[in-house]
Amino acid sequence: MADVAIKRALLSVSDKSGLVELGRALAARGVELVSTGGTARALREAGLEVRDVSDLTGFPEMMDGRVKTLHPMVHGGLLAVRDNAEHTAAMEQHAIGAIDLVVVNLYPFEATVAKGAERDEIIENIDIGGPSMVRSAAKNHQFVTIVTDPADYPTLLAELEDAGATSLDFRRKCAAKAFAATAAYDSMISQWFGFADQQQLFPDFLAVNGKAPVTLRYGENPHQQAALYTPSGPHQHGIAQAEQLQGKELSYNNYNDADAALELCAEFAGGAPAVVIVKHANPCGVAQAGTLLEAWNEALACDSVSAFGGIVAVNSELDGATAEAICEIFTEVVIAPSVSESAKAAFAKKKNLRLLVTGELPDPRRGGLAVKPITGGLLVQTRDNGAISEADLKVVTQRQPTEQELKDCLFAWTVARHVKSNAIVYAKGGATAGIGAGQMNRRDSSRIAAMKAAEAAEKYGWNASRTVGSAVASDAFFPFADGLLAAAEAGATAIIQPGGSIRDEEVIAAADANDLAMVFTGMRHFRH
Ligand SMILES: NC(=O)c1ncn([C@@H]2O[C@H](COP(=O)(O)O)[C@@H](O)[C@H]2O)c1NC=O
Repeated sequence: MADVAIKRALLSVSDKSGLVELGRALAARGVELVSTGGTARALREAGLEVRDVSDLTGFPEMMDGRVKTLHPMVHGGLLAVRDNAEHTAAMEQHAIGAIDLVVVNLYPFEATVAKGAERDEIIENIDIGGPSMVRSAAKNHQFVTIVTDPADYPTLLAELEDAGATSLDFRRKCAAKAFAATAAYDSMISQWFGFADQQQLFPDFLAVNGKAPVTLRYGENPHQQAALYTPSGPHQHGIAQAEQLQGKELSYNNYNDADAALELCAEFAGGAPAVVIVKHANPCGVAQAGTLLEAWNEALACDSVSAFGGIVAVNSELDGATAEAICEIFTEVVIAPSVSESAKAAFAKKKNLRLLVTGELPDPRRGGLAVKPITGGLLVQTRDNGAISEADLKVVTQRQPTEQELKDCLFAWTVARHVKSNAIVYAKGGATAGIGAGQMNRRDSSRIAAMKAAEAAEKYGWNASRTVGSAVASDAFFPFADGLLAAAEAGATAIIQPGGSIRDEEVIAAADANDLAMVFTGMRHFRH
């Protein structure tokens, strides 16, 4: 299909940025401008000649603007196949003029929801006529140009400047963008109905939306391509929204690891200073202490080898002393709710280090859906936001845990839910002593965690490994006693686990035989 010259344009935009400049450039090319109420007003105020859409349709805009452009004089002009004799005859018979260019952006539905508007106002901001024109024009892109984004005005004008017409390639790209825009718009509306009316958790059609893609240098590996989309709707508060104060561009893996670090750190929001160090989406050191600096030292001691090149998240304002200490090892990303001036100064020396400020930490108990692609489908589940407290714990051994053991159990449990399964976490005095992640059996996770703790003891010259006298968390039940025995061998004195294995009796007996105190949570936290 040849290039299409633009003789008549229909402009109907809620976001009026760049409108007057565009109108002026089109008018200068002799394009007839047709517009809806507010858009026509803005163009006229700039001294441009505009035809009202009501003049074209023979109907006034009515019902609070619900019906303006929904008319055969508009949609006939947009949808007619120009080289189809029947279509052109119909145009002639009904005096329908062709519309060559549509410039539309939609009612600000998202912004209306975001400002906390009442239901009626939100409903009024569901655009009907706009998306209809967008879809008609995009369907008929062989003849019609559809522009839905003010950012595309310069390209449109450049096309007209170059060829006096738009190219099929440009019209196709615009059509694809237009359908994506209306799909995302409808998806936002559908999600709002879900949130507003507490409808089906798993709707018949899953609407996923995102906008403004940030193209990343590459994906998980250099041969993969990647982008970041930020979805619309409530609860959007996390790594994707964090402000980057310094450092290199974030990579795909940085985003993924930073997210894991932030999610775990958020468990300690409002609590004593906490530091989380993450590598490959698993924590390799977590601690809570009197100051962030102490917490950093404790977290680092858990597995200082893995911490190299790690992602660090803290739960409170990052101070200068902690920043200086973090700078002593190579760190990829640091995430904090806020950063002091002295900390900023310390990081300024590390030009590549990415420093992210999140503001308030996300609520770990928030709801929402988690989506995972599989071959031929999407697995969807509710977020793992389940939580237990001390009151939910059931002591199953002869020995009751001491107060300190209980504290360590709960700390280890908090960390374990953020470790890939099979997860085993040793903790003592508010710090992880050893973390075993992602093994195919629980005994190996238990042994790996103990091995890391033994390495730390050797490196720091401690008399004994920190697993001695520690509490151990297991993200799911011990199917056999072997994992628990490995923990006992490493010197652990308390165990926290969901329970529920058919061999619970055997596991409890092994705990009793080793004088361990064991509590059951009744809740499992697999993480894959
Ligand atoms: N009802 C209609 O026929 C209709 N036609 C266009 N609109 C929208 O009206 C807005 C522009 O209105 P105005 O030009 O009055 O500022 C645009 O966002 C456009 O998408 C409509 N509004 C809602 O459905």
